[in-house]
Amino acid sequence: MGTIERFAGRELKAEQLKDVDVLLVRSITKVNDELLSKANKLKFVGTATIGEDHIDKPLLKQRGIEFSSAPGCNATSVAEFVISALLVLHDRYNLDFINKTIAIVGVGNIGKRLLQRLNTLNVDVLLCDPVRQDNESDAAHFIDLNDALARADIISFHTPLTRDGAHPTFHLLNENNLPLLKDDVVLINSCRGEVIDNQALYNHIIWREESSKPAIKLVLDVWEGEPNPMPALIEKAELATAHIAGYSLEGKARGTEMLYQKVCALVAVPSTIKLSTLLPIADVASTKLAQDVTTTEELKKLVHLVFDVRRDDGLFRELLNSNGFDWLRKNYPTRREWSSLQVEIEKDQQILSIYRK
Ligand SMILES: NC(=O)c1ccc[n+]([C@@H]2O[C@H](COP(=O)([O-])OP(=O)(O)OC[C@H]3O[C@@H](n4cnc5c(N)ncnc54)[C@H](O)[C@@H]3O)[C@@H](O)[C@H]2O)c1
Ligand SMILES: O=C(O)[C@H](O)[C@H](O)COP(=O)(O)O
Repeated sequence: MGTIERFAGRELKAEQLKDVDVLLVRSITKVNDELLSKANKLKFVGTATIGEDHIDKPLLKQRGIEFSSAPGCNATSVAEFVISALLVLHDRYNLDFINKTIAIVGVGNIGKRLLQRLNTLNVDVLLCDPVRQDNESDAAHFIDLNDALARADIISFHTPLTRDGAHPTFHLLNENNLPLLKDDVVLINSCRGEVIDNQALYNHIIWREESSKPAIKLVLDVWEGEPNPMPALIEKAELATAHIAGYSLEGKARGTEMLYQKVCALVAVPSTIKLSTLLPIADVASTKLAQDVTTTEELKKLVHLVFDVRRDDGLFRELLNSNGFDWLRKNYPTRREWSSLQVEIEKDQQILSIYRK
């Protein structure tokens, strides 16, 4: 299809895009006026990610450059990250998320996939998505953010990072609404760091400590100021990871495949490589259970057989002082999705559906 040149994502310079036809990036490359100032031939920009906040889309449109992201590519990976984290809290505090009320803020690709899994487990769920709520044809029942913050035992953020429009998400959780959170709340952010005002969150945590209030159980995968997150906030997190919620092998491969298809169409070359032929068999590819999974404890064993987020939390804390954020992401150990594990159950087959989706 052409010549491929590779560049470090955070260091790409305008002059390196001279005479380039296609630019493929991930979330750490800011595609803006400055970067494209010498891109004289650019026809297509693709990002193998769900998030698009690093791309100046109006600029691409104005310059007639085609654009594609990879919607939904790693949505399953993020939903499974959240459930793995909740099961760690079950281990540490006997906190059974199945009996709690969970608010999903942002009910798009990821939020829906999380909802689907929680519905299967009969968990009470509150949905907050003012963008969808504005669309009168949307049948889902939504509540507003303040209501969700006040009512939920567990809150998980899955919005894009936006700074304008009717419902911007920059600092959606901030010093004004943090006090609405329940005393023993679990707070999860795996969308974009800037969706939560990190300094305000830290101040709120300290205020809780000083007022002898229960600590927030914090699960943070994304941070303001990446790749240099606030060390003091990391210390306060139950689980801290380096923006890897979407880093399943399947999620990364799907994103790449989506861009491959787009580039093939752009240069009119048939796309012959199929994702299914590239994914290796998982290290643990099958297991047989004597009986159906009926308790959270049993669910935990099965889910953590595929992915236990403690592995990544441990690596993150160990490597952070030596500029480990980007290193860890670049050298991320293989992680598979639940669908890589075939589960056989002797009796009732019904529960299987949650492991195969
Ligand atoms: N940590 C990771 O590794 C990782 C991986 C994938 C995606 N992400 C992030 O997660 C985000 C969500 O991904 P997605 O695929 O579900 O996106 P999506 O666009 O499918 O869904 C986002 C949803 O958020 C809603 N939303 C927008 N503004 C809102 C607001 N103010 N309040 C509540 N809801 C609002 C939208 O209406 C939409 O339904 C991405 O934009 C990306 O930034 C992070
Ligand atoms: O938006 C996304 O898809 C995710 O945040 C993605 O996993 C980010 O990974 P990166 O592009 O930084 O490698």
